[in-house]
Amino acid sequence: MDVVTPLQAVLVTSTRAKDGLAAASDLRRVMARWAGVASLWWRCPTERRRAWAYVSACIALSIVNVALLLWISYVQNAMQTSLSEKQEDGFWVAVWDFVLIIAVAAPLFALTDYVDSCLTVAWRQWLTQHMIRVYFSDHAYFRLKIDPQAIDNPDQRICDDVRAYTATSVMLSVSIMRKVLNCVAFASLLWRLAPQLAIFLVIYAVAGTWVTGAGFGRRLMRLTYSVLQREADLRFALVRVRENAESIAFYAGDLRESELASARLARVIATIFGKVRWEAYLSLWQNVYSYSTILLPSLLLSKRYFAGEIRFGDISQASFAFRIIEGALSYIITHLSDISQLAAQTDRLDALLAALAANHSDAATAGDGVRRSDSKDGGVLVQDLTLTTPHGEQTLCKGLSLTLLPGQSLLVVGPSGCGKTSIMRAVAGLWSAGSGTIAAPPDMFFLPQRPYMPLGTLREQLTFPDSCATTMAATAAAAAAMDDGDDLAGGPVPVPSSGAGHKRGGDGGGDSDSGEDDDGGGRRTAATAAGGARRAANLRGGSYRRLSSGSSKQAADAGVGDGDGVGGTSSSSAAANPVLDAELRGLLDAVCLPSLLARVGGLDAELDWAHILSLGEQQRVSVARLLHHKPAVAFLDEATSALDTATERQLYGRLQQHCACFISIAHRKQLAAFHTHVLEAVGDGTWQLCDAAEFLSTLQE
Ligand SMILES: Nc1ncnc2c1ncn2[C@@H]1O[C@H](COP(=O)(O)OP(=O)(O)OP(=O)(O)O)[C@@H](O)[C@H]1O
Repeated sequence: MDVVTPLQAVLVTSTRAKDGLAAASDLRRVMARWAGVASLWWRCPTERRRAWAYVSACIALSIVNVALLLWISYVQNAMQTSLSEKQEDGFWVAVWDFVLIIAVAAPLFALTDYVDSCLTVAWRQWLTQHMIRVYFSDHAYFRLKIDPQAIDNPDQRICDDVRAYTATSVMLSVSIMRKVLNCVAFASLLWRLAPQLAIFLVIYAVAGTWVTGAGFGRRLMRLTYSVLQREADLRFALVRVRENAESIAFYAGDLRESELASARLARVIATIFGKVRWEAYLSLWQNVYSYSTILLPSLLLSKRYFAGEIRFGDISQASFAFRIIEGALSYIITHLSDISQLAAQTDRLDALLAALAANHSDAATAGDGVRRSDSKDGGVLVQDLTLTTPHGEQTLCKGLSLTLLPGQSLLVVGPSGCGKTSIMRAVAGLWSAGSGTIAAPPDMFFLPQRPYMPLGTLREQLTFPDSCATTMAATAAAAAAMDDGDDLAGGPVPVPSSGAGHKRGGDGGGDSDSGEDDDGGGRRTAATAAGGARRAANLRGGSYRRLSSGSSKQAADAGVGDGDGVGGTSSSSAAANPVLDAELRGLLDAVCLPSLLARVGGLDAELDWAHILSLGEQQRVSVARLLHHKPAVAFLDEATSALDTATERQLYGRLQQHCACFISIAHRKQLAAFHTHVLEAVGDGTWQLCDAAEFLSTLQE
């Protein structure tokens, strides 16, 4: 539907590369962007203290390091002078001073490296977590995908670029800070010993930096940016092969895919060679620059030494100070590769953050297009909906109005590409280009065309997108209900039908209905209570679809999880929940997968589900998910298209029993028999709503 072809991806990449190059070449802008990305951590209210504590420790250790260097230069002076003037006592004093320096320096340098590493890791952790949070808020990952111009390879930016950005930033900024301190500490010493050396050094370093920046800076930044981007493109091509292995094998597309990967590799290597060539030129220039000054201190001070104005040790101390200051002033020249690497990473992260921020503001101003609100009665109300594709190329529906009350169900039919899924996207809030109003309950559940099988156990496939906290809440509610004497082991149980006309005709499709114990007095079973508890937990997070992004917080609130603040389900905690497991086993029976448990090795089995289950089995697992969540409104987008008619009928029978209100999209028009209404595309963005019985009778004519 919205897949970017490899060719498109290459074209998009190359166009974007030019934009990126132009931006990356502007050093001042890169500096501003670097500061913008870096300051996120330092401005974060909960992290500010930790960030500044690390920075303070780095500054304190740097000052001690510089003091140590200064001390070394004086001891060296004393030792050289004692040797040249044959003063044995002075020599031994200097030796003991050196021993003391080594004793202090060894732990100090180790501590300095340790603090630098801690700063890097802490910063990386926060920035990656921040990126993940923003990436998963307001379906940003989805919006970035449907807009191929938005950004390339966000995953590589979040993982690799953040890691490299924080590591290089700490390395460069700590080094630059130490170099500045070195300059301050040694400048007066050099000025006192050899003022002409100090003046020469400043002029030499400024000229050298200018030549390096103008000759190599921009070019290296561009090449580094291209290398990062092309490497990400290569990895993306290989990941796509892994994800679509079976389809490619069926098409026998091995050659085509390997050609594409090889072509991308060739682009990476060509760019790397270009970079290597320019790094070699840079290295040549750096060597000429550094070695030209190697004799300078001795040459300039020799006259004064032979005249007896200064001692031998003064020459070596001046040389030491000269080298330290020269190293500091020529830092940009000698570290241009690292700086260009950092500039490219900064550019990529800044672009991702900008795209995510744009997505956030789009989401916030979504009220400009189709307006969405919570429905009061738990049904779905669409008023005067005009919907277009995200960039307005097609109008998919014009002035559509319909009302679906709890207890009613709708089948959407029409030719391929007429906009059936798009209407569902609009109800879900994924698309909002157009006008009109949609009111729907927050408690909705969508089964898309292609079932998503997350990483994890079979239990997690069935409860997705439940977070750990939600599962625990459901367990607590179910356990409380069990204390009241309810028995859940019999399988799925119904949601209370909240509207007139809700059908309850069971079909005995493979599971026991013993769990259905609506006792006529409206008393709910334990599992229904569990579903209610899940919904309550979900509603706290906004909706089902918003639940996963809030999972870490909810897990923290519930006092579960691994304590690192990073979300994630816990199969072990879910495994210790016999109530839930009994419900899930019943659900597998209900969706005609009774043998799956034995086949895969139980609910704790963790397999590559998308590959070991057939599409029809995946669709049945998705329907089990829906029955587990018991939403107020369910949406099924060709969610049973891979099933045989008998199984499909059984599943729809289950849906009628357990789901108060559902909307299906299908090409099999006979499914109208399981719905109360039919919405049919009649062409040119016009839709016609009719009674399902009426629709079926026209079919039979
Ligand atoms: N991200 C997108 N950007 C632009 N156009 C899109 C995008 N996604 C889908 N479309 C277009 O919108 C139209 C409606 O798509 P939609 O997926 O709603 O069709 P559908 O009726 O569900 O089709 P099918 O029955 O084949 O699944 C199609 O012409 C499709 O090409």
